[in-house]
Amino acid sequence: MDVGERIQELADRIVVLRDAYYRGSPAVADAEYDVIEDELRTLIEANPELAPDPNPLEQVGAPAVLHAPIRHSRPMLSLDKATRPEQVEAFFARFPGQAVVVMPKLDGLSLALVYENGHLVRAITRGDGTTGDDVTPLVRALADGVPAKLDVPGRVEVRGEAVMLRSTFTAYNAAHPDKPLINPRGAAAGTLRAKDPATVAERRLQFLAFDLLSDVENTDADLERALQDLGFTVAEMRHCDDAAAAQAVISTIEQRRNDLDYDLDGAVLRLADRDAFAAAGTRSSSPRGALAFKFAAEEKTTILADVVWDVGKTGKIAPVAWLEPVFVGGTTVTRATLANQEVIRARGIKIGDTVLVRRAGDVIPFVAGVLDASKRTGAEKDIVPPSVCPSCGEELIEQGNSRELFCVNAACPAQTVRRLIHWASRAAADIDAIGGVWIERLAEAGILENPSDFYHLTSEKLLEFDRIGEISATRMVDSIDASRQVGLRRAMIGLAIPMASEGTAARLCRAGFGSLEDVADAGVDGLVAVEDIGPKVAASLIEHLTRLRPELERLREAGVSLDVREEDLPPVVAAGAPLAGKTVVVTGSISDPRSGEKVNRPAFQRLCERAGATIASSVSAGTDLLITGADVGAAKLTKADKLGVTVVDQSEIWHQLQAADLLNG
Ligand SMILES: NC(=O)c1ccc[n+]([C@@H]2O[C@H](COP(=O)([O-])OP(=O)(O)OC[C@H]3O[C@@H](n4cnc5c(N)ncnc54)[C@H](O)[C@@H]3O)[C@@H](O)[C@H]2O)c1
Ligand SMILES: [Zn+2]
Repeated sequence: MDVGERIQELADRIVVLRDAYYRGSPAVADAEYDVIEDELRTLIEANPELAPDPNPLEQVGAPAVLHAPIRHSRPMLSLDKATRPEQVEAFFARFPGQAVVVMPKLDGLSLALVYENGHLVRAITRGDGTTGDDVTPLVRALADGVPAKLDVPGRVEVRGEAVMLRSTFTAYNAAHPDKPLINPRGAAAGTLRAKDPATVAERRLQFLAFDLLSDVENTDADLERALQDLGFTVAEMRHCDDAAAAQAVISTIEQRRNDLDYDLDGAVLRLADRDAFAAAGTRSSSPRGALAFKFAAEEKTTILADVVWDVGKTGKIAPVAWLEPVFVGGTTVTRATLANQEVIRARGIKIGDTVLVRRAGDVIPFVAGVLDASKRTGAEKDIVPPSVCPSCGEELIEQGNSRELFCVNAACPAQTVRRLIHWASRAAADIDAIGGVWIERLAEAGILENPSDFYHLTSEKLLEFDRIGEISATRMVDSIDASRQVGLRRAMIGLAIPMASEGTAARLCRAGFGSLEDVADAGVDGLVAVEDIGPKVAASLIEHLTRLRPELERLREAGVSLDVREEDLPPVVAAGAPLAGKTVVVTGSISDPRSGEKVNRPAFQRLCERAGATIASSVSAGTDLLITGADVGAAKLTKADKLGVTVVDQSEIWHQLQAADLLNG
């Protein structure tokens, strides 16, 4: 095929894909779509005379139909894309001496908010860039971060991104397993297509501002300050003087990508000064004064090769997707969760389908849905849930709205192995010298059944196994021995009691329980008295600890400690504690001034607790101090400022900790 033909083919494909995408049913993952755009861009750059007419790259992708079209005061454009550091350098070179802000590229949909004499009069989607849809009632009803009134006369237009927070997305899907949302961006777009806000009331959106068009008198020339002064929430903007600084901020944003409550697909560089940005002008479909740096994709498509039903430690039988290997979210993924049979039904997934796999952050990869069901060949197979346990053959029972399947056979071999592996895991007894494969073999050989059996393993017994030598046998026994100090909190985690989380175990320790037996004896009433422990969790604890009573005795006899450990107790507040009675929030990155080394946040919070502080996770009216480390987000500072919360730099606190002698030991 000659280049001209290829160009036309790519251009046609883009038109088709965009159309499907903006109708709300994308045919490929964004990453795959971007590859097609990139190929077309490269070909046109090398052969400008062959540019198609019209050239889709010079048009803003648009939904097929607008329901209530409104013309934008100025076009809402797309962004020029970069993936390499040289492109960032070239951007700075184009604007010598200009300050640039770097901010997250939020993955939602952009909105223009128009205020007249302080009142919100219109909220409009981007549409084809020239004309968008009027979504004012939906935005009024559903979006947080959109002030109903501004304290400014005249016409003000603020643009930004409406996103569905990851927490909202997860909560919605947990509550609606029968009609799950595929990803937060699609969910936000779908929400703003609803006919009636009442039908999508649980799908709240968050608006984060990134642009201010109007020439309001007395507004700050700096974009971020101007938006904040008006009362908008702004996704962190960082000022950078050169390409190296910008590249560093881009890396930080990418690293912290998983800690944020919203999806982002890159970073945006933009001239910080509003007049300079306006003066830089625009190309056919993007402003010259901004550049989008794209990150690796968190969603890709692949083939669902098979579904295997896996028996978990509590007997839950969960569907696991076996996938053709696909590189997504920074790793190669071959397995993903399909949650339960209701999710499979709701997403209409079949074996052999091309599915969208999502891996954002530390969450287990999951199959978000089927792409392009029209491509089915008829060879796809239905996913049939088992009726008996794949391990022990016992009849399964169904539970809850999402119809989760359980094997309730206490002697089920697969469950036994899972429970043993869980007992040995890092968060529990941490028997790191015996891996899952060996635990399975030892269980098959009949010498491991309950956690207490680990403590009767000897080197002699281990040496009977072909592939275990002197050295590894000794390591295994030493590792088991060290785990005898497991203590109340980690033993409780290791016993995998349904509904009791790691947090439950920590709270019981802090509430004064001295041992696992104390917890078992407390009764439901004694447990619900502990903060954040509800009746269901309490009942599950009592039921399972009663059942496990003989096992607790066997662990004790084997010399395993089930008593609370000092590190799990509430900190002893030192006399003359500098932070006594203060509620503090810690933000930013913390490092020990003595060594310059980074200190993780929990460790620093613990130091503050020993100095008498109560730790809170977010700034509120009840906060006394906001302790700031490096790289602090502007949003927290603004909030603290508004609420009159005192802000102190970490250096001051380190100083006080040192003076109170809290830094040694
Ligand atoms: N899967 C498919 O078939 C398919 C088809 C078409 C488009 N797409 C995807 O749609 C996306 C849309 O491309 P596009 O060209 O419309 O948008 P873009 O990637 O050029 O980015 C422009 C948009 O970024 C958003 N944005 C977020 N944070 C911003 C910030 N801080 N400053 C400025 N803008 C910010 C705004 O909504 C703006 O409209 C791409 O990611 C593409 O992969 C996918
Ligand atoms: Zn079973």
